[in-house]
Amino acid sequence: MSTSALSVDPLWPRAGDWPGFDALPEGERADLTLLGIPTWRTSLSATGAHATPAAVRAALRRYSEHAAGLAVEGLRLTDAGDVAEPDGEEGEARATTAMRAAVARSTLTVAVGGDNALTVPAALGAYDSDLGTAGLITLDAHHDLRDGVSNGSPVRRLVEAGLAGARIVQIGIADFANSAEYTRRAADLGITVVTRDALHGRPWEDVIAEALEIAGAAGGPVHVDLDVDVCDRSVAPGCPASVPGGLAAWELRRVARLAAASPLVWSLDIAEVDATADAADERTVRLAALLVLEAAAGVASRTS
Ligand SMILES: N=CN[C@@H](CCC(=O)O)C(=O)O
Repeated sequence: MSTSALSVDPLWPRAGDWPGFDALPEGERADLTLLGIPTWRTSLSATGAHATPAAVRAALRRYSEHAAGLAVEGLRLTDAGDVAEPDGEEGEARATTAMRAAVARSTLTVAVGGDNALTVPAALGAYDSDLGTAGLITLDAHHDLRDGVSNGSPVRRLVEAGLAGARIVQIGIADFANSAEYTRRAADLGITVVTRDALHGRPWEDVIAEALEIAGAAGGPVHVDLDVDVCDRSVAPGCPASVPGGLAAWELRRVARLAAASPLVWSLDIAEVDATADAADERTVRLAALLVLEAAAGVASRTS
């Protein structure tokens, strides 16, 4: 069933189709702004991730904004559209500017990729002049410390831009998906690594609280990179590098809500979903849409 064939029930309003960020009245703020940053050109695996922001917007229509005990329906949610051609130097500069503008007038900005290269402009735009005190939390099977410019290098590029390794936390790093050299690089940079195996049996509340303490230690803004390939391949078949044995969908949803509940977190990105390679039931894109809604629930919980 295509999303255009969804039933209409005035008592069950659907999520998505949010007013444009540009239409925000002067002097007013959004609670959450969605910004598409459809990077794809430097991906190590062939990807159609540039099709994902549109697919996520369509998938949002499958869901409501109702979450038990939280006033998500009362939030001001806006859509800043997509950054055109965000790859390359000029594209990244445009994406950084768009992100900066959204973050300046939103409690939380959610950048929807795109491959993981989007994390560079998304974080830099969010940090703006606070790079020296900023922090980063990644939910990712990979270190993303590779050389060069690709979806495998955003963390190294942010460190080279001035982000302190001591305020980076990488959660969900998977065995057999990284190399000894990049693991060493993470240690040398002072990055806190929480491997996939170390997560077993730990409550997510504790994991995220600890990560926020480290990433937010200097009082600057914390950007959260949700690379959906941290999830199990069965729930994220649309991510080229997801592996069997990854997180459950509910776990990444929990993380999105917990992270967005913290006032330290100004921005979040959703990366690596290739809408053109998803399962027929669109489960990866649907998960990405639910991550946007979980982030909204987190924002709602800041005041509930
Ligand atoms: N964030 C993803 N990083 C992966 C990308 C792999 C791929 O596209 O195949 C990595 O560096 O291995």
